[in-house]
Order: sequence, then C-alpha cells, then structure tokens
Amino acid sequence: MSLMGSQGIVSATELLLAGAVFCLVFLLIQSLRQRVPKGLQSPPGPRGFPILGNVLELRKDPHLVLTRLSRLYGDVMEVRIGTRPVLVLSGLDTIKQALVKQAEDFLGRPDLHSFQYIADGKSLTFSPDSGEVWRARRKLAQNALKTFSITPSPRVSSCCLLEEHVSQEAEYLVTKFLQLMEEEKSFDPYRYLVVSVANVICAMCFGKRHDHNDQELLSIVNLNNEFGDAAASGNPADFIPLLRYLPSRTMQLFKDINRRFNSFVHKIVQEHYTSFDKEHIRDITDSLIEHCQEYSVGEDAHVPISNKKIISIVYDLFGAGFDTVTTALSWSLIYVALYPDIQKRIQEELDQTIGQERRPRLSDRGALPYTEAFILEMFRHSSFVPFTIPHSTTRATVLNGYYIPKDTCVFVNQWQVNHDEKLWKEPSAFNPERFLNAAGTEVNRTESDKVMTFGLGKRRCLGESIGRWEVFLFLATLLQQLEFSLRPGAEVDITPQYGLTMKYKRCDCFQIKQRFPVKSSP
Ligand code: HEM
Repeated sequence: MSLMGSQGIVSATELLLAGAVFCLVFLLIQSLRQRVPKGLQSPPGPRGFPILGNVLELRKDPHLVLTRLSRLYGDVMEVRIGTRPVLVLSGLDTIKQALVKQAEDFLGRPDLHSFQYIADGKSLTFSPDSGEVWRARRKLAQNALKTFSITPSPRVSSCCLLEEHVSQEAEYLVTKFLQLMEEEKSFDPYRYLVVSVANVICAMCFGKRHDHNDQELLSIVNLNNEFGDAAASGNPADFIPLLRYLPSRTMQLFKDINRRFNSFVHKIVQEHYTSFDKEHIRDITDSLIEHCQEYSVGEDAHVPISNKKIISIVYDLFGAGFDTVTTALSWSLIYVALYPDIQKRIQEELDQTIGQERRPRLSDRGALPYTEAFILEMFRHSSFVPFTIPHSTTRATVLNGYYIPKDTCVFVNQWQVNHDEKLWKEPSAFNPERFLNAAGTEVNRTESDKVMTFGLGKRRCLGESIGRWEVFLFLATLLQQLEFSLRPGAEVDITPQYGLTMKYKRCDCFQIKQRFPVKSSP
C-alpha cells in the first residue's frame, strides 16, 4: 500500500497554508537529517520541489511512475513525499535482499499519523511495533487462523473449517448468478462476490454468516472499499507533519471510516465476551478471549501482551480477509470472460480431473496445474496489490552499497517485479502457460516464485495460504458449473484503478451459461 493516489493527495488550500510555514521546517529537517557515513552514499532519486518533494509526479498511478523512475535511478531509489524521504525498492533480487536477507533491518512499519486510527492504534498490521510483542501477536494470529481454517480438531469440527464455508458460499453464488441471468440478462458479480468472501472470514472470525441483503454487513464491506480509496489517495498529514494541526477532509474521512469499522467489530467482540464458554470455542474471537483469560498480562513469562492487543488481532484478520480475496476473484472472472480459450482449458482440466459428479475440494489443487497457472498469471498480470504495506527500517543499514538511515519509510514496488522485462517474456501478455513445464503437466516453481503478491520475508502476508485456497476453491467451483462471458458490445475497461488494491471499472456486463444441470455435492 502506498499513500499516494490518483485523486491528488493535497488540496490547494492545504498546500497554500502549509507552504509558507513549512519552508522553514523543511530547511530545518534537511539540516537535521542523519549524516551519511564516509565511503557510503545516499540512494539516488529525482529532485523534488521544496515542501512538496515529488508529490506532483506521483499523483497519478504511482506504481507506474515509480517503475519508470526505477529504470533511471535503479532498484534502490529515494523520492520525497512532502518533507519525508521515502526509499523505493524495485527488482526481485534487491527486494529479497532487503526483506529476506536483511529482514530485521526492514521489518518495521512507519509511524504514520493516520495509522493510529486503525484498530485504535493497536493494529498488528499498521502499528509501528515490530518487536517482541508484535512477534508474539503475529504467532497468535497465525495459530488462530490455522485452527479455524484447515485442521479439524476435537474442539473445531470440520463443518467450521474454511473448505466448508467456501463451498457453501460458492454454491450460493452459482445459484444467485443463474437467477440474475434469468432476471437481468447481464450483471455485475462484484457485489455478490464481496459478501460471499466476507462471509467466509466472518464465519472464521465471528462464527456467523450474513444474509446477502444484510445492510450492516453491506455497509462494512463498502467501508472497506472506502478505506482502500482513502488510504491510497493518501493523508497529507502523514508526509507534511504540521498539516496534522489543520482541518483536513481526507483525514476526517479516514477517521470516520475507521471509527465505523471499529464499532462494528467491537460490538461483535462484546457479544462474544457475554456468551463466552471455554468448553465451547466457536471461532477466532473466542480463541483470542480464551488466550486473554489464560495468559493475562504478567502471567505469560515470555511476552506480556495486553488483552486489548490480543483481541484487536481479530480486527486485522477480518479487515484484511475479504477485500484482497474479492479483488482476486473479480480479476479472475474478467480474465476468463476476456479469454474464452483459457477458460475452456481450465474447464477441460476440471472435467477430466474432478468430473461433474462431485464438487472441487482443496485437495484437488495439486492435480490442476493449468488452473493454478491461471491463478498465478492473474496475480502477476493484474498486480492488484501494487505495493506492500509500507515498511520502515528498524536501524541504520546499507543496501546495495547505499546508506539507509533508521526509521526510513520504505515502499516495495510489487507491480515493477511482476512486469519486469528482465524476469518475464512479454510481461504485458496474459499467458498462464508461462508457469507450466514444457509438457504442461506441472507448475514450474522457479517461475511461480517470481510472482510478488503477498510480500516477502517476516512481514509476508499472514493470510497467504487462506487467500490462495479461497481463490482456488471459489474459482474452481464457479468454473466447474458456469461459463462466463461478456455481453456482446459491452465496453470493458480493465485498466487498474490505483488503490490499496487495484480494481477495474465495475460493469454489469457479465453473462453466464450453465455448463450442466446442478447436482448436489455428496
Ligand atoms: C489474495 C489475497 C491476499 C493478498 C494478495 C494479500 C496481500 C498482502 C500483502 C501484500 C501484505 C503486506 C506484506 C508486507 O507488508 O510486506 C499483506 C499483509 C497482511 N495480510 Fe494479506 N493478502 C491476502 C489475503 C489475506 C487474508 C485472507 C488475510 C487474513 C485472513 C490476510 C492478512 C494479512 C495480515 C494480518 C497482514 C499483515 C502482516 C504483518 O504486518 O505482519 N491477508 N497481505
């Protein structure tokens, strides 16, 4: 994620007010910047304007602008956003060097003003903490996700696991799309995808599925879109500190979105506290409450974590768990509709491997190389998460011979890696076969490991497995039963619109055909 955007990040009034005051501050900051040790140099980068830095260049499609600039300045480059220097990393080898080999140096999150409003400043994902408490919370989150996604146990029956939730929602979508097709002749699948995907993470986090017309859930899934837009169009106060003290529409909107999201989750958590029964752990929220009761602050000899910081993990999991997967699925559907031959090949593979008598299961994944290659190409080509969440250096370090001071904000350009001509033949072509071996029977792991979608290293996406499973199972279930196409003559624009996650312009131009009569799954 980056805090720049297509809508212009700073309003004219804010700029004028800021301009006069900050000339002085800028000069002061420049003089206070850490000195570069002898023999090393600062990363190169484009010259910016005083106060604004490179903001004007980065207003529109920053992932493309920074990719272009990286060709001029290299894989380690410095731009300035407002008064803040930002390190921009490109090139798979350089990014691996930073996030994997020098993981501890690049582990932090920047202390951005707006991040304190996410989960009341206790977000596992966005708060600047990257020490022992963050590690312990990340482990707790990983265990909770694992318990409620794949591993049947005496405490969690298989009906509560991811596969069952996804299968149930995918079946709902098949029925709904057929009904919409009869009523409206063409439709926009996004509205239904987002609620189905949200229902999966809701079931895991809160033990509850919502009706597709549930206004409360609909308002929350829409909030998530607004969150992505607001975060991506950036908060000027994050980069020009004194703007925090001036009224700002962008910041007000961002606070509002977070307040509404927090109160939705808070209410559910309170209900869980009231009905909690340690003999019957229903979902991730219960398992976190149980953890709070068993290891309250001070009792856990290793890392004391406050109850608030334990419970707020569910905010991160719920918040991160549906926009990303929905966006991946909506890109998948537009690609199969645009490339009917590719869709046919996936369906032939599904027919040969699974047939029509039963529904796809997660265990089928390894036997469907073309479907997997398609999903990899969807991730690569759309690169719908153009940047990771910003990182920050935890100490002064050296990368590719350049000196990087402590607390430097770092943007990692995933889009650049996925479209790098040095890594990919014809990167702008959509071609799943690039991921298959010559016989077309196996996914080539050297190629698939080059795709950057979930970040890398210690901050790598915590829900990566779940995200990949969900995309696979939703897609396989939909394509087994339905053939997707676009309404003849429909004008579709799939240019990604810049945001936290990039989407194409929504359109109600999808059509479907049932491939064979629906049978219930054994
Ligand atoms: C296709 C689906 C998904 C994509 C493409 C995706 C992508 C990402 C990316 C790029 C990051 C930032 C990594 C970094 O900063 O270096 C991230 C972080 C994260 N993701 Fe995902 N994600 C997906 C699904 C999920 C799901 C389903 C969950 C939870 C259920 C989840 C939970 C998280 C969390 C908690 C973090 C923060 C990790 C940390 O800061 O330590 N994600 N994800």
